[in-house]
Amino acid sequence: MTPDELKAPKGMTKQQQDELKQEAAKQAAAMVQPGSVLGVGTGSTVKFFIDALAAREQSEGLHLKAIVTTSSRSQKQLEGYGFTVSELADIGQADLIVDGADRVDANLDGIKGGGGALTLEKNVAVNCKKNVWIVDESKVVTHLSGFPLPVEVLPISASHLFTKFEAAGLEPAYRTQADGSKYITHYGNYIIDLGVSPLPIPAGLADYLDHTVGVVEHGLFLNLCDEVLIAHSDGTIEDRKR
Ligand SMILES: O=C[C@H](O)[C@H](O)[C@H](O)COP(=O)(O)O
Repeated sequence: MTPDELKAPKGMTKQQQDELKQEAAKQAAAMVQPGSVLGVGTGSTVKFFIDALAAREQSEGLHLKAIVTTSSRSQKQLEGYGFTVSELADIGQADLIVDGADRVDANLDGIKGGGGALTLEKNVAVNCKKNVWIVDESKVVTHLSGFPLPVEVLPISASHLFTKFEAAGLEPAYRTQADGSKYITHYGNYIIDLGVSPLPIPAGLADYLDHTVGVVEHGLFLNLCDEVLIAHSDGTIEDRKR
């Protein structure tokens, strides 16, 4: 499946979902402290966050010490608004990262990487003091389910890994681009999406993937998120903290 097919909203129209994403994004932009080091994630919800951040910058001047981001898409949007984007290697730790998620469960663990940015996202996430996710209510689940788990793999390992995942019952499928060719990540790798749902014991699966040769990174983000802003269709924003 392509990233767009993966992300098609369930139970609401795209416009309804976009309105919710926008509300969560605005609230997250209000959390950014002037003078801080900010991490900015990736995705359609983060796109609204960058718009809201730019509006704050324009109205009050945030004087951010540095901004790092997790994709060239977000970097381009930030630079379009006049922000300077630093490399992760050039900052110590970010004070806060605001990012989207594809699913978030009752423990604030999540699946990320629907847009293919999981590797840099996880690298930035582990180097931030506070991780905040912004989501609409359709992404909130009790147990991680309903969205394939992205696994970024080295091209030389891909076919062996595919067979291995198939044998393990993880229902692998290559991520594709609109023309049907394999999706290539920022780092030149492939993504294999694991369709098994719900995910069997996420911590066990994460451990297995962490120790599988050829796996670059996976989209299970466990014990990383500190706070989730959930936009509900009744107009409320729920703030869930770990
Ligand atoms: O690789 C992409 C990221 O993990 C995104 O943050 C995630 O897919 C959520 O994106 P969106 O806000 O577009 O649903």
